[in-house]
Amino acid sequence: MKYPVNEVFQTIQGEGVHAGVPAIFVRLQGCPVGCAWCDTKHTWDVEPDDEVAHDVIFTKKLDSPQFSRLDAEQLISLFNEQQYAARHVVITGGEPCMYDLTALTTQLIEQGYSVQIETSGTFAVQVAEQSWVTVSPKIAMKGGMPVLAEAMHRADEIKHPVARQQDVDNLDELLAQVELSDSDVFICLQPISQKARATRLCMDTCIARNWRLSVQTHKYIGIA
Ligand SMILES: C[S@@+](CC[C@H](N)C(=O)[O-])C[C@H]1O[C@@H](n2cnc3c(N)ncnc32)[C@H](O)[C@@H]1O
Ligand SMILES: Nc1nc2[nH]cc(C(=O)O)c2c(=O)[nH]1
Ligand code: SF4
Ligand SMILES: [Mg+2]
Repeated sequence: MKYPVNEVFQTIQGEGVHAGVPAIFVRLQGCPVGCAWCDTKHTWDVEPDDEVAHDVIFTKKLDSPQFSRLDAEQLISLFNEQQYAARHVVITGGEPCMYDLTALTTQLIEQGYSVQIETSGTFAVQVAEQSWVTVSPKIAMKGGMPVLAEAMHRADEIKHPVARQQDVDNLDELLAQVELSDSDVFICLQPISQKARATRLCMDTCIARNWRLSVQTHKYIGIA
């Protein structure tokens, strides 16, 4: 299966439980969810005219909707060509779970990588069992409750974007409705767009609930 890949780059995971881990990011093109504050709006549309050669997506300097179609074998062989040292692969987007990620995650794990998926919970999560699944729930959006509940149950980590108290209340409401896989699932609050008020609210709520704060560290240090 070929996946539409917007970009591939090696960096430090900036968010969530794995913040600080060197990682190869694979950003897939396409997302129909439409979050107003999304920081990757250039990944939303998959336009045939934006398809480019494989090397372009490994050397992008700026955000663009350009993408290339690659299967797992091609991706892994290009990782080797780039001589990446990271052993952790983060598959994000766009919305990666628009696509069946079983082949890609299985082959990456077979090659010795640990694999993490960043998903909104709006599509069924189709990944190898050993994958770390981060669900950033997009409440009352595409997919609906059955799909979101299933994704929440699969989640190893829930990373909720927060701007105001209503966002925390929405998460509480969702947590009351779904069953998590076990009590060890990490719950992280992530301030939207580094806003000071949102960061304070996330900090206060995390301290009160014994949850994790996830600031987007890569944005503070100015890396991809
Ligand atoms: C760009 S999304 C891609 C993966 C997937 N579509 C999702 O929403 O989880 C990756 C992560 O960034 C978060 N995010 C997007 N825009 C953000 C912003 N402006 N501030 C904070 N977090 C943001 C999302 O909630 C998600 O956790
Ligand atoms: N450094 C870094 N960490 C990230 N964690 C999640 C990201 C994403 O866009 O999904 C992201 C990203 O774009 N860069
Ligand atoms: S689901 Fe993710 S990629 Fe899609 S609009 Fe929302 S934050 Fe952006
Ligand atoms: Mg990002």
